[in-house]
Amino acid sequence: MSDGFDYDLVIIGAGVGGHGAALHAVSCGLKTAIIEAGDMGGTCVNRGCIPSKALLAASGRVRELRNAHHLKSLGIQVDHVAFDRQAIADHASSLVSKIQGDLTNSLKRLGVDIIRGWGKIAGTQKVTITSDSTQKTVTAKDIILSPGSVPFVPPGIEVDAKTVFTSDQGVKLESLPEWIAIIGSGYIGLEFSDVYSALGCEITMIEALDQLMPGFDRDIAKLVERVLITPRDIETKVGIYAKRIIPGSPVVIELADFKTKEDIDVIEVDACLVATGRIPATNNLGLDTLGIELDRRNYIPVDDHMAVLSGGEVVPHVWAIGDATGKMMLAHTASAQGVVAVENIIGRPRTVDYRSIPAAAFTHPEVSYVGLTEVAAQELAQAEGFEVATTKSYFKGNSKALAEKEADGMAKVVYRQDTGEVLGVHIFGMHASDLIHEASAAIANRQAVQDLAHLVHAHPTLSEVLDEAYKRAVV
Ligand SMILES: Cc1cc2nc3c(=O)[nH]c(=O)nc-3n(C[C@H](O)[C@H](O)[C@H](O)COP(=O)(O)OP(=O)(O)OC[C@H]3O[C@@H](n4cnc5c(N)ncnc54)[C@H](O)[C@@H]3O)c2cc1C
Ligand SMILES: NC(=O)c1ccc[n+]([C@@H]2O[C@H](COP(=O)([O-])OP(=O)(O)OC[C@H]3O[C@@H](n4cnc5c(N)ncnc54)[C@H](O)[C@@H]3O)[C@@H](O)[C@H]2O)c1
Repeated sequence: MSDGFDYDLVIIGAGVGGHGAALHAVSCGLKTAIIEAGDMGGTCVNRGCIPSKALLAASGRVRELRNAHHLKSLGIQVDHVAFDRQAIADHASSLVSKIQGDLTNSLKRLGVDIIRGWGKIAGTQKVTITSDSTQKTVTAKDIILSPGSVPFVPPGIEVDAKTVFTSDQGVKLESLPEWIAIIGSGYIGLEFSDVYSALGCEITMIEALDQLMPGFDRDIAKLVERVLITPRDIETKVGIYAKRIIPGSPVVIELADFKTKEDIDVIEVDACLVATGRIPATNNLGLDTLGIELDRRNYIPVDDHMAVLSGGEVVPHVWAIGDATGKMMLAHTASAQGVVAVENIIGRPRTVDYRSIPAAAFTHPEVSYVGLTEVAAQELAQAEGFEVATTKSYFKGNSKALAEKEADGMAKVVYRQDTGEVLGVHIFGMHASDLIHEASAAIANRQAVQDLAHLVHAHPTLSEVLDEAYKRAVV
């Protein structure tokens, strides 16, 4: 063990990626250290998944309890529903503290050395850690880089972190502006529009591309818009970008046509959430000491084994995982990549199967998917010479959804016409984030709709929505 090195493995960055890698490394018998310059747990725990899901949980209840029409249809009457913004914000921050503590303790309990400071590669199998005025160097047989990402703020947008802010501040729910502009209709825009609209804010959502939720399957995005955007207090501006945003009271937003760049309008709002994507946090990692160059979007180039590449060649003993690799910016992707990197380090070759990694937006109801959109499947089909087929089923035909009176929703299965292999599954509806895992397993095993149509699902359950979709594919 360690072969004269201080550690078998040193990990730079204690986000979910680094944490997942560290736990797996210890279980494989590697002497491991993890270096963190900021908050233990990184984005997901402190500024991402965890606080945002706490806000979604509380605001979702408010929405549900204020939906008198829905409750009445179930025979329930609720007279007055009030909420306390600060108490909701406190729920999010105490959950962050709890999960941050649990994550840190799990590392300590397993004997992972936690080193606080800025980690940097300092040559082959060597890392320096700088904290305040001290610097130390450790040696390691292998190094995993997991530095994560930070919000992307387009040029022209000034963030004052009070009236114009990113999700880093948004998750703190410091205020509930009467009118808020949300720039971007991706995951963050969608989830925060769910929170703010449930808590009574008026929203203007601005999306540069010519459709809302451009990353989602088209049929799903259209239905999501019909259910989550149109009936709510959300105005949308599509094909329009925020050319300039000046913080203050009011916040001034200059809008321009995304294609022609012509000025269109100026709006004044109480606050603005900038949700325009994230960029890798890959500066000052000492990559140059090993001749490693970032790709043109500043991600760390890796192969499917998570080995870092330089000029297309593997750099021995250096691995990278998580948002900084730009593969799929999700918490569970980061930790799965961490496990794969460790497996390769210990000589058990493994790759990441991105096709079978699910994703979800935790709106009310939820959106989830795994695999390819229909458009992406068509592109693959053209390249490889096969036909694509799709099938859909609806929550309004599902007994459990009808019992709940939550019948908005759809599942769509994208598959190969010739072999029946499932290429992608997209779900919008109640508990979509849980329902997707069956499809994820099917894609991981490259299963065909013909086989899946014979699985037996319990009745009455929401999972019968997928059962129905698979069956429809084979009739
Ligand atoms: C609002 C929001 C909601 C989200 N919700 C979800 C969700 O519901 N589900 C989901 O799957 N994903 C979600 N995500 C995405 C998820 O947070 C990220 O994919 C995940 O955090 C990536 O993990 P990581 O380990 O790659 O990086 P990070 O979590 O960013 O961690 C990197 C860590 O490395 C540290 N670091 C960087 N450089 C150095 C250095 N040189 N030395 C020492 N330390 C360093 C940083 O301080 C940081 O703590 C959300 C993101 C946001 C912003
Ligand atoms: N539930 C989850 O898993 C979850 C939740 C939140 C965030 N995340 C992760 O965080 C990452 C970042 O989320 P995000 O929503 O910021 O990014 P995103 O890439 O999902 O969406 C950004 C949107 O902003 C638009 N845009 C960019 N510049 C613009 C401008 N100047 N004016 C108007 N529109 C503009 C883009 O066209 C795009 O639709 C995501 O990639 C996701 O992986 C995941």
